[in-house]
Amino acid sequence: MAAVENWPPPTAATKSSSTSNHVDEKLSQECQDLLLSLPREKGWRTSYLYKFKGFWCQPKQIEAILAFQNHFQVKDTDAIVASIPKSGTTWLKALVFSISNRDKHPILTKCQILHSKLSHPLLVSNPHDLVPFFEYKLYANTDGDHDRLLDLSGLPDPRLFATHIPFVALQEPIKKSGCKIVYICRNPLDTFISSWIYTNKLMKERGLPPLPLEEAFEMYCKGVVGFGPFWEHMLGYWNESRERPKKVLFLKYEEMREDHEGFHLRKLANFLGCPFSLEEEKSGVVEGIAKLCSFEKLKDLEVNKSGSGAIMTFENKHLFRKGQVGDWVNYLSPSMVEKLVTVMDDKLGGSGLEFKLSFSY
Ligand SMILES: Nc1ncnc2c1ncn2[C@@H]1O[C@H](COP(=O)(O)OS(=O)(=O)O)[C@@H](OP(=O)(O)O)[C@H]1O
Repeated sequence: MAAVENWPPPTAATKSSSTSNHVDEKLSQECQDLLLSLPREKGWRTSYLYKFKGFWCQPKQIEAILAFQNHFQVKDTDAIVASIPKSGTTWLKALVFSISNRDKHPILTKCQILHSKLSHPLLVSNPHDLVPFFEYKLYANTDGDHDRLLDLSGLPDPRLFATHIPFVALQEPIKKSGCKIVYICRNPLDTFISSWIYTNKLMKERGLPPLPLEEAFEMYCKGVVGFGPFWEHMLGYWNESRERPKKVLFLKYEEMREDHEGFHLRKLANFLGCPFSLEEEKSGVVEGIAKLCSFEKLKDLEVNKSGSGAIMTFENKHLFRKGQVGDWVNYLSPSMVEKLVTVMDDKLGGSGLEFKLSFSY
């Protein structure tokens, strides 16, 4: 097993940034055999998405998920950030990291900011490097070779991980353990637009033609999107959060964007078992964390402007676009909105999971 500081292990995919993502990359025999048995549809960025354990997934991630499900040893003290892509994962990772590690990495409060020489990992690392994904980082690129697996047992507690895997498809030991899961959900219209724009930035980075909006939209409404259908993804974590609120904390991007009082940060800290003390409250730690993890702060950091590799080999800057609620209004036609709202009503109706959408054309 490789030591954790050496991840991701060097492979063809990590050594060369010229690997085309449209052409499916080298896969282990086990994964190739499995793919032959799975339903498939044209992918957004890869040739195909495969329906694996009930969700749509790229081949490379299926290979990584197989390794993750076979080898990951969960601990009760672990915390996992979960989401469907483009829902605010990067932001939630930054918040979870800074809240959970504030004893090791103190937060600069307003009065310290001018004078202190204290630094913070978030100022020099992308949140995805601090809270790694199982399927994109920790178990990626092993090509089915067990010697390339990382030994995660030596990581200090609480170990922080992330995944886009739907709740139903997580392995039983994770579901049964005391580990905590924080899920972030975003309204599907903004999530769709964010995904489509991100996909096309990656296509451009690879010199590939863009995916037309209409084509992506039809796929999204059919549920064919990475880790989708989106409604099943949301409902899996939503239902679990209602049945076991100590296991899954369900957050909404829009509500967090509107929260200027730090209500969600306190909720998150309580859930993670490290509530803010009175002293921390008084000295402005909650505001310090909100500021450190804000869109404006993270987007402007050098690591996030010119760095790469936080997600696969892509440029980090693509992870920070507008960070707005309601940007979909600039892209979707009235008939598209009507169609997607109908899908949402149909699939989410009666679940208690709702999104406030205010719009006028
Ligand atoms: N700190 C912070 N605060 C608020 N919003 C933020 C933040 N960081 C990233 N973003 C916005 O989140 C969108 C990217 O979603 P994800 O982070 O889930 O992407 S990923 O799945 O991890 O690739 C993407 O949304 P859009 O701007 O609408 O495309 C990012 O701009």
